[in-house]
Amino acid sequence: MEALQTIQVKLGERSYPIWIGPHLLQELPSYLEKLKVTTKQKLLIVTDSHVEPWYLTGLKEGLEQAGYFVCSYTIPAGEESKSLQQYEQVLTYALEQKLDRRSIVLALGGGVVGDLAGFVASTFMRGVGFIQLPTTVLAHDSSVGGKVAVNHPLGKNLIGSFYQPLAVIYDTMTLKSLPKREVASGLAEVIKLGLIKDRSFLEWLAEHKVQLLGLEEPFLSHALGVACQIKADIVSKDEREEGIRALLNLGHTFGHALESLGGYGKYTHGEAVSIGMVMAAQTSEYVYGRDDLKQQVQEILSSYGLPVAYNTDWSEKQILDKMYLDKKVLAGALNLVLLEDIGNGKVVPDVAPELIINAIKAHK
Ligand SMILES: NC(=O)c1ccc[n+]([C@@H]2O[C@H](COP(=O)([O-])OP(=O)(O)OC[C@H]3O[C@@H](n4cnc5c(N)ncnc54)[C@H](O)[C@@H]3O)[C@@H](O)[C@H]2O)c1
Ligand SMILES: O=C(O)C(=O)C[C@@H](O)[C@H](O)[C@H](O)COP(=O)(O)O
Ligand SMILES: [Zn+2]
Repeated sequence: MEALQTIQVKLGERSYPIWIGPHLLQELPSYLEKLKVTTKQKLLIVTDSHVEPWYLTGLKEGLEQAGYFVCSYTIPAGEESKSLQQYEQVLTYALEQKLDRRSIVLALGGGVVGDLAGFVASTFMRGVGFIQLPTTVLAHDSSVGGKVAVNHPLGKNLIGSFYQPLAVIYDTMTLKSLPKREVASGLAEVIKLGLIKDRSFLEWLAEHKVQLLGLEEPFLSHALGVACQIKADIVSKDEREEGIRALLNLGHTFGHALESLGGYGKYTHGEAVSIGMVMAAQTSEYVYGRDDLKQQVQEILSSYGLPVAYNTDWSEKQILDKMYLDKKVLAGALNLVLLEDIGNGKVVPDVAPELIINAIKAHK
């Protein structure tokens, strides 16, 4: 099960493969050949200060030996780098290195690098090719689907585009150097997929938490494969979030508000989404007249060591106000992803703010 898995994101002429397996970075030149990237095309690797010491030198050497011109830009690790300032700095570096319209951006890192480098690629000279080289568990989500963005001081992911990569090359060996907190954080988004779409996958996740938190094979590759397949299927049906894709936002309207209020340092993205999913489950109970959803959501997330309540003095109103910056807000109405049942997410229009306030209050 640790062998190479190939999943296809089917988007007509913008279709692309997700390759998942061990040691894929060592074979990057042969994957570039498959993608018809030639040595005439300059490569810009964007990475971060935690990932660089582990993987950059080896990757660069392999590519240079294969005849490529390679330059690299390292951003400071952390969500704060998903900023307009960093975006401009990477663009400046790309111009200084004389990249051109045929150059390729390689995003080597987690979601922060992927979102930032993808946004650079989508706008540099009106768009150049980019390839995702994910190195976090969470990046099963961020590297697939083409949402690329930076944050605005007022809120998360508010400046960006839909821009698909040429491929996702997911070397599972890179996950071995991830801190434990980041492993759990990434698994929050895997759990999300079970909650919105696949109850039996969720049950499998509940049974295998020890193996997954320990990054044990073949469990890890199975989980990443299923997660990438669910994401690819949703994106293939609704690339620009006009319908079903919004389900991938379960917990995010709450979570993004918490990340933003925390100055992008208090909670990781997965942790904020974890708390957000519990609040969404609580809201679901109010909306659907149920009393058994929140407990189930809370149980699986806590069993993975993820937070299920926030522990600051932010008022419910402060959180609610931030939620109104969400991109699902239309004509002033807050549209939320809720759970009609476990494994069955629904987008619910115009949820009453009082219900949301109560759900937030219940998780302080
Ligand atoms: N575009 C999308 O569809 C999408 C989906 C989900 C999340 N996101 C975004 O992704 C971001 C979160 O991604 P993330 O959790 O990967 O965060 P991240 O990129 O900040 O990585 C988490 C931490 O792990 C470090 N790291 C990364 N790979 C490592 C490795 N192999 N070994 C050691 N350390 C490593 C990073 O330096 C960082 O400190 C958020 O900005 C979120 O909004 C985007
Ligand atoms: O791919 C999607 O669609 C998602 O919503 C995946 C989310 O996990 C991810 O965090 C995404 O970046 C959120 O997007 P946004 O549109 O709410 O900014
Ligand atoms: Zn997310």
